[in-house]
Amino acid sequence: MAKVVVALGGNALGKTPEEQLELVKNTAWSLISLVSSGNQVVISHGNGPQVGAINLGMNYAAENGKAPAFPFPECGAMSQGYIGYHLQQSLQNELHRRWMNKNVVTMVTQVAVDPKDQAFENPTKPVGDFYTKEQAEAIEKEKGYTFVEDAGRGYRQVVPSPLPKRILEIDSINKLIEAGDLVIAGGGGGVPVIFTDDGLQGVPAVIDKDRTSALLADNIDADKLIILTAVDYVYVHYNQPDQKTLKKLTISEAKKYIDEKEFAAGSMLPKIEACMSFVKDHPDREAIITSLSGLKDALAGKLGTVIVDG
Ligand SMILES: Nc1ncnc2c1ncn2[C@@H]1O[C@H](COP(=O)(O)OP(=O)(O)O)[C@@H](O)[C@H]1O
Ligand SMILES: NC(=O)OP(=O)(O)O
Repeated sequence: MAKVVVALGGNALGKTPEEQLELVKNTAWSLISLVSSGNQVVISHGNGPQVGAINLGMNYAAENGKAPAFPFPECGAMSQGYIGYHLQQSLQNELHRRWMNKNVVTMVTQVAVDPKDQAFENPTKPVGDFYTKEQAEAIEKEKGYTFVEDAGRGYRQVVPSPLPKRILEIDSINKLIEAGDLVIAGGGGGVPVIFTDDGLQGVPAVIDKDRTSALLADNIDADKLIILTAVDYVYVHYNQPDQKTLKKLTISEAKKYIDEKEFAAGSMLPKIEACMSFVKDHPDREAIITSLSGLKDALAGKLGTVIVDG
């Protein structure tokens, strides 16, 4: 029996609750197929668009005196609940449809970060919707937010993205896996927290969920890490006329492409680095990057970029 961590990309989950539910329903079929073929599956997910939308809505309500201000970590926790709810429901429906009996549970997950992480000085994680250059500049002026161009798709607000150091609920996650439950954990990379004299405290940032997923996969000693996003493969010369598909990638090949700046920072680069960290010195491990709709074909070895040690 293989232990598999499947990470669903925030951008690949659509923009509205309706879109998200539809996309998650389709993915539930492949995820439950993975379970029914004897694998232990743990699911994580991103939250960039969702935490941005929640934060925007909460800020708007607060600015108009309609709701109290909600800090960013609380918005992150809400995004875990919102996406976890759709995943739980879709997975439970799919299990029910197949007459399979299994508990599905979302673990609100806190992830410890270093308060001195340089990322707090240099925001890189895109959140929320995409804007034109002009719109982004106007919001930057009005609100003081930072925007960057995101992989040719438009401008997005960026927030600090510190490295995940420790998954605080890992023991409970392991117990649930051992009990045979289908666990959703590390959503949105986990709510980033620091240790203070008064105990744990949330910090305004978004941890990259691919990095947290790699840490989670390592912590539970998974055999496979599957990162599902909006593209079927990783490419070199991405979006260029001479774009080339990468079907298999060793760590040393990946390092060369990173030096050649083939993978965009804030989108594909953290996925590649997460996969590299998971397979490094583990020839028995494998990481795959493919699309949400491509999971079935990727499991059959017909789609996706496979990253291995070497
Ligand atoms: N070299 C590359 N190969 C494939 N996709 C790339 C590459 N560089 C940047 N990208 C972009 O990265 C995106 C995946 O990152 P992102 O949208 O942040 O993921 P997520 O699905 O986790 O939210 C792809 O949809 C694509 O637009
Ligand atoms: N938290 C996070 O990495 O989200 P995305 O997958 O949406 O980028």
